[in-house]
Formats: sequence, C-alpha cells, structure tokens
Amino acid sequence: MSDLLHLREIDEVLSGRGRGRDAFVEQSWRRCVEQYGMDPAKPSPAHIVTEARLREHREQSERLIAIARSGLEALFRQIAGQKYVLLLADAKGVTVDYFGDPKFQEELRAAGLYLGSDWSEDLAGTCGVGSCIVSKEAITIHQSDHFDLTHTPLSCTAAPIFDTGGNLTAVLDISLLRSPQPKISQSLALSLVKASVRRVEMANLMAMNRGDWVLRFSTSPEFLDVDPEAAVALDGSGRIIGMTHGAETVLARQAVGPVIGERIDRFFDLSVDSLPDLMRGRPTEERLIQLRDGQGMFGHAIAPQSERFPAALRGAVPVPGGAFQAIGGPDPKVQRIVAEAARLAPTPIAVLVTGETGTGKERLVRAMHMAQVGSRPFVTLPTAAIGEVAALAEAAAGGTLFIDGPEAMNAEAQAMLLAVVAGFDALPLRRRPRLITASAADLGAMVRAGAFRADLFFRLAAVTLTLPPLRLRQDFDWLVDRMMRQFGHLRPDSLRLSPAARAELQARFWPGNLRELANTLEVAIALAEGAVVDLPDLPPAPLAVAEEGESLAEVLAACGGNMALAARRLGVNRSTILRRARREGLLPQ
Ligand SMILES: Nc1ncnc2c1ncn2[C@@H]1O[C@H](COP(=O)(O)OP(=O)(O)OP(=O)(O)O)[C@@H](O)[C@H]1O
Repeated sequence: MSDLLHLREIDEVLSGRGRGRDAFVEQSWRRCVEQYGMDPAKPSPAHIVTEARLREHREQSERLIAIARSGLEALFRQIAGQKYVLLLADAKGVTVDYFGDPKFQEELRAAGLYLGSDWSEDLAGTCGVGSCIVSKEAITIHQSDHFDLTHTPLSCTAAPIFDTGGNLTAVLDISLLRSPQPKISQSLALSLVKASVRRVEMANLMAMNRGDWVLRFSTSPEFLDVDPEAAVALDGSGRIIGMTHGAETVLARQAVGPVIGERIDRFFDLSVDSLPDLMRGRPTEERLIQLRDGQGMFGHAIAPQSERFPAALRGAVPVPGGAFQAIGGPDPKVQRIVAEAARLAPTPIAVLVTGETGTGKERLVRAMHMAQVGSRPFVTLPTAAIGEVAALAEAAAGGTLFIDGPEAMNAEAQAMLLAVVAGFDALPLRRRPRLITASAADLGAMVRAGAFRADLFFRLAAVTLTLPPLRLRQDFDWLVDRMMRQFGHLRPDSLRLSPAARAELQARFWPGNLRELANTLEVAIALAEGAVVDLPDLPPAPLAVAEEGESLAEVLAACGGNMALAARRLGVNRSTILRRARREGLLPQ
C-alpha cells in the first residue's frame, strides 16, 4: 500500500468511514490521533531506551525473564530459520529480552526489533506490543495496520502475559521484517504466541505457589497433565490466591465479581477436601469436574510441595521480593528455600542455613535480615571473636545475631555461646537478638559424634534451610547472566558470553560454588578484549574434582537431561553415565 493511501485510510477511519480493518486496529488509530496527538504524515524512527534505563527495566522484570526464557527458547526453536524474531516486552512496552538471528542484527535493530526498543503505543503508534498492552488481547498488527509509516513493512503478533493476580505484566511478541501480504499468513504465529504465553503463565503460577494447592483444568483430557489450559492456586481453605489468564476467562463466566479471594466452590461443584481425588494417580477420564454453569472440565490437582510450616506462617509473605529475588532463578529447590526463608524472616525462629562453601548462605541470611521491618542491627559473630560474645550480643539487641561457622568452636567457646544465648530468654522480646547461623559442616552429625553440644544445636537450629551446590542448580544460566550484568556494568558495550564459553562453564564441577563462579566470571570479563567473553578468557578450574556420591538423577536434572553434559560435569565418560542411569532405573535396561 502506498504511503498516500495509508494516510487517506487513516483519515477515513477517523471520519467514521472505515474499510473493515480489525476493530482493534481502527480503535488504536483513533487513540493515536485523538489521545496521543500523533500525525500519520510525520513518521518517527524506532525508539531505543538508554543502556541505563534498559538495565532498570530488565532488573524489574528479572524474575519474569527467567521464567519466560525456557518458553521463549522453545518457541524460538519452532520458528528458527523463518526470520521471525521474538521480543519479550515489560508492561511499559520496553523490550527486555530478545531472540533473533544474529545475521539480521543490524536490520532488526534499525527496525526496533531489538533489546531496549520502546513499543508503547503512545510513542510508537499502533503496533503489536503497544496495542496489545492497551487492548489486553492477543493481536496481529500486520503491515499497514501500523499507524506509523516507519513500521508498515513489519508484521507483529503479540499476546499479553498476566501475573497470578490477573495484572498484565509483560507481552510476548513474534515479528517479521518482511511477510506475505495476506494477514491470514500470521494466524499460525498467533496460535504459537498464545500457546507460549499460556505455558509461561503456568510456569509462573507453579513457581509462585509451591507451598499451595494448584488445580489445573482443561476441556479435553489428552493434554491435561502435560499442557493444561488453565490453573488456579488455592490456600488451605480453598480460596483462590493465584490464577492464569485462561482460568480467569473461564471462571469470570461463572459468577460476577473478582476471582481472586473467592472460594473454588463458587465456580466449580468441588470442595477443597476433594482435591486429593484429582491427583495424578487417578486416570484422567475419572477426574471430571463441573463448572457452575454445567460445563464439564478435566481437573488435575497438585499438592503443596512444602507442608512443613503451620498455616499461620504460610502465606505471611505471599511473594518473596526485595533481596530474596537475587538469590535464585528458575530452580524448584532454590525457590522453595527462598519462599521458606521469606516466610521465616519476620518470625523470631532460630534458623540454621547449611550448604557447601560458597553456596550463598551468608547472602540468604542477609536477605532474611533485610526483610525485617525497620532498621535493626546486623551483627556477625565470627568464631574467632568468641571471647567478645557478650558484647556482640548486646550490640545485636533487637536485630540479628549472625553466627558464622560454629563448627570451628571448641568446647569452651560452645559453652560460652550457650550461656549467652540462654541469657536471651531473660531479655524483653523487643531486645532479644534473633539468631541465624550458617554452617558448611553437618552440625547434626557433629552432635551425634559428640563434637558439638546438642543443647546449643537445638537453640541455633529450630529449622534448617539447605542451599544446594551450584552443580545441582537448574538456574545456572540465570546466575551466569546475572553475574555477567553485575560485573559487566562498567563496560561501555553490553557484554555477551560466547556459546562455547557458556558450555564450558556448564560442564565444570564448581567445588567453590557461587564464589568460584563469580571469581571466574570477574576474571574472564577483565581479560576479555571485546564485547564477547570467549573460551580463552576463562581462567582454568583450580580444583576440578569428581564426586562419586552425587545423585545421578539430580545431576541429570540440573543438566536438563543432557547425558554428555552430566558426564563432563562429573568427570566421567558418557558410557559410565549411561550404565549408572540404567542401574539406578533412570533409563530402561
Ligand atoms: N545469588 C547470588 N548471585 C550472585 N552472587 C552470589 C549469589 N549468592 C552468593 N553470591 C556470591 O558468592 C560468594 C559467596 O557467597 P556467600 O558468602 O553468601 O556464601 P557462603 O555459603 O556463606 O560461603 P562460606 O560458607 O564460604 O562462608 C559471594 O561473593 C557472593 O557475593
């Protein structure tokens, strides 16, 4: 369509003589002129935010990016080679994650299909991301649907991602620089984007509600267990505390008013007590549940993964935020520990954090301290300073007394610490220091061996949180990307890690855990000459060891099921892994 015809059509739509474009396109054109004061005759180039603003936007969306990444990668694999690019934009329209073919990088950047491009509708006019944010619907803005002439070569299909409270939190967009003329050519893109968003929302709901019941439901039984259409999270009394957008759409048809906060029996003929009947053990066909309007659905209930805390503590901190966000990415174990730490943070319960050296124990302890209300002292009791224990306890009054490495204390020091800690009982509640202990040793085993006082152990460890070693974490890439940003922030250009370097890091054993990884990346970034940190920039692993006692199932899970990678990480060859996998029943004989 020529530019002139485009301008004429916009004019016609504004004067009420539309030619039958999609209603959401015509509505958006109206907004562009009437609300944002745009002039279609004055095109403007793509808007790219500054590096600093991009960093802010990315930091705010960090958790979402981590959760969305696997969905995005899967989608990109499906469309690879077809010149599509994928953009993840935040709720303000700024692109915070991006997958595209590096061959077209310059062209994509110029067209705004790139990291940092701002696609809010009041800036870019009618466009996939911006108009999706306004309409809250999955849409395709194809070629001359775009308001601004700069963007009319593009075809953009976008779907909104909602958080578990039902608020629009991001947009997934799949775009083409050049596309066939008929808009119908993008209908497959539309279904792909919608399906990916559904999976991202599902993953988010599961990650946010590990300690709660989750009810998944679908109209057909076939994909219920693997790719359900919708899900809600429920508290112990059957109230809905989280949902996917698909669930909101279905449930909003059953009753007027909000969905969140309502009991599940308002929407389904189902009580919370019958959830265990909908667990996986039963055949799917028998897990039929009925909506209040009579429609049948197939249900799949997932029990809370952690029932260790009393109901009063559960739900006290619904979503761990603040300093907790930096502890881990998409790893079920780490997320569970973070959620438990967040719930324990405001209580006076004495917590013991264990884990190998460098697993981030101190960082977790500090996050728990920071989550408390008001400014309170944080005092570390290094084992060497045991002589000053009374003075330190006084300094920690009303705050946190962090006991770092009690396994190094001799009998005399343990007795002294016990006396001081027992003395806390006499203090008024608000002055009583809260005890958090970190240890890389197995204190329980030391108690059994008579090397650590049982009475002191029970004072320090009302509950134990154990951080996994880095080689067993499934959020390895998330950690690497975070540290790259952290150490690379002083570099003028945005740093990247080459695929070869990443593969090498994934294959290492990491006896020094996060500390070793942080050191390795810091050195590599210092040594890298350009914007790419590559294999030769990585310092060698100082202490490569293989550990016989690792659980193969866990190592394989952390390696995404990749046997070759698991073999390298454990320092054995692939056939050994295969043999062990068969022996341990992980593979058929
Ligand atoms: N989630 C994280 N992201 C980035 N860096 C981290 C993270 N957790 C820990 N680190 C870094 O790893 C190093 C070790 O962390 P920390 O001191 O908390 O571990 P630790 O388990 O207490 O170690 P140790 O047992 O040796 O005292 C620190 O330099 C810290 O900055």
